[in-house]
Amino acid sequence: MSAGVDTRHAIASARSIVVKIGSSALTSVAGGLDTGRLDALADAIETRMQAGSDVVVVSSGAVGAGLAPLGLRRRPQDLATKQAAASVGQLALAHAWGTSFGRYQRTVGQVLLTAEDMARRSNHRNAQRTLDRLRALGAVAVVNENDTVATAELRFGDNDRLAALVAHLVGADALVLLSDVDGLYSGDPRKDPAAQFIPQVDSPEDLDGVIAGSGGALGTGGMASKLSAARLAADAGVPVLLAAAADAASALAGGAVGTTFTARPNRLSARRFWVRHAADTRGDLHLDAGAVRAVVGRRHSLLSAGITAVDGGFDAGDVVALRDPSGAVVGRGVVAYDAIELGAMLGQSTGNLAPELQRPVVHADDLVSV
Ligand SMILES: Nc1ncnc2c1ncn2[C@@H]1O[C@H](COP(=O)(O)OP(=O)(O)O)[C@@H](O)[C@H]1O
Ligand SMILES: N[C@@H](CCC(=O)OP(=O)(O)O)C(=O)O
Repeated sequence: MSAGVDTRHAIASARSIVVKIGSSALTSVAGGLDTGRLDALADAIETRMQAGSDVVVVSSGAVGAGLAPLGLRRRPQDLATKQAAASVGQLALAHAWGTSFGRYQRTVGQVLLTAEDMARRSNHRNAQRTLDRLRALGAVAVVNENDTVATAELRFGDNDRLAALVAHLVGADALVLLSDVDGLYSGDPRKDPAAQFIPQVDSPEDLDGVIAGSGGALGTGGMASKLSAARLAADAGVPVLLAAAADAASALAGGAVGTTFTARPNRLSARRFWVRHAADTRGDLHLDAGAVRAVVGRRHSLLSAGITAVDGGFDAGDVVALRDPSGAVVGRGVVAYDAIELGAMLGQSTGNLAPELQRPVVHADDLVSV
């Protein structure tokens, strides 16, 4: 069986699925929230739930749903107006999902998360417990970014990444990204009618030459954010299907629609996944060329001898970015010392340090290259 067929089968038989629906599939600038489309999506999701799968919905569309009630004619650019639109629109969005699933006597729970929640292990665990309990009680969780409190620096920026993190959080077996495009093309099909459809992506090489363009009038991340979310999910061992929201019924029933992304078989451990994708970095360690070769090339632990400078006020246990001599980020890792302690150890070989300072600065198990 080819990897693509395997992936399709894995998605069709997944016990637990995260279904993410983009703004472009739920809202329009002129018409706001399209409840007809929302009903069709709820029908497809309910059918899959009736067949025994647990589904978590990640729904965009708050900003789009809030434009018309506030008299706004286009998606705002500034954060405060976007947040105001999201606060109005989220109410309408959650209500619409509640009404739509209510046709099946299915209860809906709203879960609003920020990137910071994903980065803090305690918040992360609470979100996990809430989602798990909603599932156990037979309710469907409808997740969105908590737009009114997310700051510019902490924003997920788009819900594709949020959906991939939620898929990891709930231990999902599949992630389905539904948009206004029916899959991945070699270029943006809205701009290039000759763009070729790509039915399956098994490895990063399959993306060579693909131009991942920006989104539509209401979407945020465009195709680039979907590809990076697919990579994130693949790291967590979760296969991904990217399809059109209009094909939701077929996508959730294992039909031959959309583009599949094969998950890597040797998934990252939960800790390394968190280090690479979820945690915020609190500082930077600048490495010399030898240290870059050791940690990125040979997967060794990072020792103080290879660090030339530190930036930031991090504490021991925080995640920091590792930079090569040109300043490019080459990895991330959990640092074993705080910034002041480490500042005094720079460039020193381990044998010259006091015994309590001889453990690696970043242990190989806590280090990921990027
Ligand atoms: N290589 C590509 N393949 C498919 N679609 C692409 C590509 N590059 C850009 N796009 C555009 O990305 C859009 C989907 O992204 P976006 O508007 O952010 O959707 P959503 O709101 O569902 O997250 C599509 O409408 C499509 O025009
Ligand atoms: N959280 C916001 C923005 C999310 C967003 O636009 O993402 P997407 O349409 O998935 O690219 C909203 O609900 O409008």
